[in-house]
Amino acid sequence: MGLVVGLATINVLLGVLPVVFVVATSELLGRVPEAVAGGTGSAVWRTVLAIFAVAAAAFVGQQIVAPFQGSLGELVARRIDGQMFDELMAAALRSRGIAPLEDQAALQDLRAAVAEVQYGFQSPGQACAGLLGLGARYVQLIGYAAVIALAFAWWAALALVVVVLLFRYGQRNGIRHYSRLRYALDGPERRIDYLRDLGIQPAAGKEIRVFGLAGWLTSTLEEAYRSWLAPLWVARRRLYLWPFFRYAVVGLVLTGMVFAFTGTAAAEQLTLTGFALVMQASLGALRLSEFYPEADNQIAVGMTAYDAVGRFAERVDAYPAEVRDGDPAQPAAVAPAAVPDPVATIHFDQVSFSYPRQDRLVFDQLDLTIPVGRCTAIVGLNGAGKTTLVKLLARLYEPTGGAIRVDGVDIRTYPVVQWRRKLGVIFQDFARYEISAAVNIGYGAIEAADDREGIEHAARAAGIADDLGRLPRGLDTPLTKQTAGGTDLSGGQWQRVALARALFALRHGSPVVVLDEPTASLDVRAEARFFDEFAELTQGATTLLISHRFSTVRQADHIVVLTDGKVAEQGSHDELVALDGRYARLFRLQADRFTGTAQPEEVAT
Ligand SMILES: Nc1ncnc2c1ncn2[C@@H]1O[C@H](COP(=O)(O)OP(=O)(O)OP(=O)(O)O)[C@@H](O)[C@H]1O
Repeated sequence: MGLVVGLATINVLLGVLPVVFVVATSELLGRVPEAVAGGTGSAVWRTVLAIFAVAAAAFVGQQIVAPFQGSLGELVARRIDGQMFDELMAAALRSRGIAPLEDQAALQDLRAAVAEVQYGFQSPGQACAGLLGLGARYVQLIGYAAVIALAFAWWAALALVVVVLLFRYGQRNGIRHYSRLRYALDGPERRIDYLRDLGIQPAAGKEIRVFGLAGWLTSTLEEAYRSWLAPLWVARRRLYLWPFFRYAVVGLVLTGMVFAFTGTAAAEQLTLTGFALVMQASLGALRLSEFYPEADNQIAVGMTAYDAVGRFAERVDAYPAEVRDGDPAQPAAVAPAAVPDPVATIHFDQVSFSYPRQDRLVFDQLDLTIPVGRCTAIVGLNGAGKTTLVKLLARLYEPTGGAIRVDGVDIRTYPVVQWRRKLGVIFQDFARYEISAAVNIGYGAIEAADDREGIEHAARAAGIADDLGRLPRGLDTPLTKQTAGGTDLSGGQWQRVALARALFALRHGSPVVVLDEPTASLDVRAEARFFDEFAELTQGATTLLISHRFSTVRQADHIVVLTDGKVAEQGSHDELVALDGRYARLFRLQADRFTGTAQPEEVAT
């Protein structure tokens, strides 16, 4: 608050001082002939010197104060942007579920807001500093208008203010519309960013070279730029060129009217001081009709970013309360410590689900029982709903119908945070934290992250201990090339680190381990070994393995075939093979692929 008051005071000073300078220099000019006639010792001479001192002080004062406007403005902007960022993070994290972060419209708001707030070019903080900066300009305008009104005519002052404000309206209105258009063109702009990034990414770089895509990339980028810039150019002409012709005409008409009303008589009565005052004040005021570089863009774009943060928070809060907070209607039904470990079953009881704002049901009265203490595999082709099942289990979304029951109790009656502590989930798109390997594993149970022995044990169990041990600082090596001494891992190694994270969670009291496509980056032999080892490591725990490879989950105690959100078949591997249904067919097909004996007609099915 002190900073804002300080900045506001500086802006008022910067508004007043130029007017003082104009008044003082005009007075000075008017008294010079008298002072010259009176000589250096005369009273008029001394008055002139005093006025000169005032003019000099006003001038020097401006030079001294002006830099503070920038630096204090920067401080105010940073403070406000810091708060905005906190608000943004709070909104993003307030959602207990994941829906707002998977909602494209919400993400667009988030992206735009983060870019402005993070880089702080035209951020909400800059907008606030800019708004205070407007104070300096408008105080000046009021000062000049007062001078003209007193020295000449009040309606001349009024006409001048009207003209200046009209041009200012044009400026600000144009910029406001322009910044809204820029925001609306976020899609094309993002496409340009994407295409530009493609050119400098190693993964795409390989394909661009191998497939000879460089020419295509250049022309597509050019085309993308054009389709982004064309509407901007049109808007610029529409917003800036034509309106200003109209404003200029209005300005000329008003000036003509001022002359017509005042006639030459009023002007002839002006003293030298009065003439200097009116001339300087008029020119000073007219200069205020221009674009303000310290305020205009900042206010227009910064306020758009501010609105975007608000809209994102609104979207988060618009999600049904149970998705955000885990059914606050029954929050304390069970004390946190009383959320029991599953004993017999986890039951998807007639669960229906569709993603927010989607009509299609991913699950329509799904009935599925996962036995506790055993390994269950959920297999299904791409899009069958496997990952969605895990999201529902982790309560990142809530079912739109039915309930998930653990030993008969609806999990929505548990506090969501406590329920999640029962799970160690590694998603298909698991996080690769750019920190040390040890912390990457320790995140499985953050409260036990200093259990070094447990971390080492999990790394060994996940088969990654040797690889990590060979890194420059072993488990403490940062897993990012962005940090000095850091390194990156291969896809398969990362997958094992994620697996170690789940095993660490299991060690620290998460009795249900869920792995979504845990072997996607492993080779066939490593995959087979993984499943053998995993079954041994997790004996007695409830494990849920999600895979679209039918050939890899035969060791699981219980296999569920999910098709279009429904359980098509379930049983042990032998039972399902004996059934000779979908599982058996796809198992044979995929297993044969690895041995190279698949028949063309089989592959086609
Ligand atoms: N955030 C989302 N918003 C809208 N629809 C979604 C979302 N995530 C998934 N879907 C849709 O839900 C259906 C099930 O997707 P899901 O990711 O659960 O399938 P999956 O069996 O895990 O597939 P895969 O093997 O490819 O990972 C798909 O039709 C998918 O397009």
